Amino acid sequence: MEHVLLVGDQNTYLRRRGDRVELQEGVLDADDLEADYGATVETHIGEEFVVAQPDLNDIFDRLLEQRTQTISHKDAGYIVSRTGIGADSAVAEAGTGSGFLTLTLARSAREVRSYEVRDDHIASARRNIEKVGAGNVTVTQRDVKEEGFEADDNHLVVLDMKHPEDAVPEAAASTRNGGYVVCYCPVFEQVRDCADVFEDTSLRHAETVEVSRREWRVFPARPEPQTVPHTAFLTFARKL
Ligand SMILES: C[S@@+](CC[C@H](N)C(=O)[O-])C[C@H]1O[C@@H](n2cnc3c(N)ncnc32)[C@H](O)[C@@H]1O
Repeated sequence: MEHVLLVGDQNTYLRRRGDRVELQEGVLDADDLEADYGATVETHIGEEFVVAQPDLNDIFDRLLEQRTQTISHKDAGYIVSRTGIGADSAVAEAGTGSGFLTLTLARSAREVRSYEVRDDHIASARRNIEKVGAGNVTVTQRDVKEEGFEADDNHLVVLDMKHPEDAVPEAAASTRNGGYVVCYCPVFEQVRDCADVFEDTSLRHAETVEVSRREWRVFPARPEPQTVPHTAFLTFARKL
C-alpha cells in the first residue's frame, strides 16, 4: 500500500496513493494523489500541497498504532550506531511492543527476530510491520524469561521489557561472540540489577548512557522549553 505525504502551508497529511481525499483545506481528486513526487497539486478551493515521498518517521508518526510506550528516536538511533549493526547482522529483541524499535532495527539489519508475550501487542505490531512492508522481521509469541531466544548468532539483543535483568542470561546465550546485549532501563535500579547479572554470564559491561536531546528554536535562537529530559538509561554489555 503506497502512501504519499501532502505538505501544505499549515498542515501535512499522509494519504494512500490513488484515493480521493477530503482535507481541512478542501478536496483532492484521486488523480492528484497519483502525481509524481515533487509535484504541486491544488484542492478544489485553491489550497496548494507538495506531493512528497514519506519516510519511516512520517509513517511512524501518522499511520502506525501505538499501544505501548515506544522507544524514542534518540535511543533507537544510539543503539544502532553504538553496536555497529549492519546489513549482515541478525538481531533479536524483547518485547516487540508496538514494533517501533523493531522497524528501526529492520532498516539496519539483515533480520530481526522479535519476541512478545502479549497477543494483543503482537497483533498490533504485526499490523504496523505489514503497513511498513518490512519483510525481514518475524514476531514470535514467547516469554523470553522462561523460554529464551531461539538462535545463538545474534549480533545484538535488545531488552525493552519489564525486569530486563531476568532475561539477561537468555539474551547472553543468544548473542554471538563480540555482539551486544542492550538493556533499556527507565530507572537506575534496573541498571544495577542488569549489571549484577552480567557478572554471572559471558557479558562484560561496556557502558551505561543517558542520551540527551535538546531542540532549538532558530528565530529567535533559544532552546525549546518542552524538551523531554529523560527516557531511559541504555546499558550496553558485550559478549567476550
Ligand atoms: C515498552 S514495550 C516495548 C516497546 C517497543 N520497544 C517499541 O519501541 O515499540 C514492552 C513490551 O515488552 C513486553 N514484555 C514484557 N515482558 C516480556 C517477556 N518476559 N517476554 C516477552 N515480552 C515481554 C510487554 O508485553 C510490552 O509489549
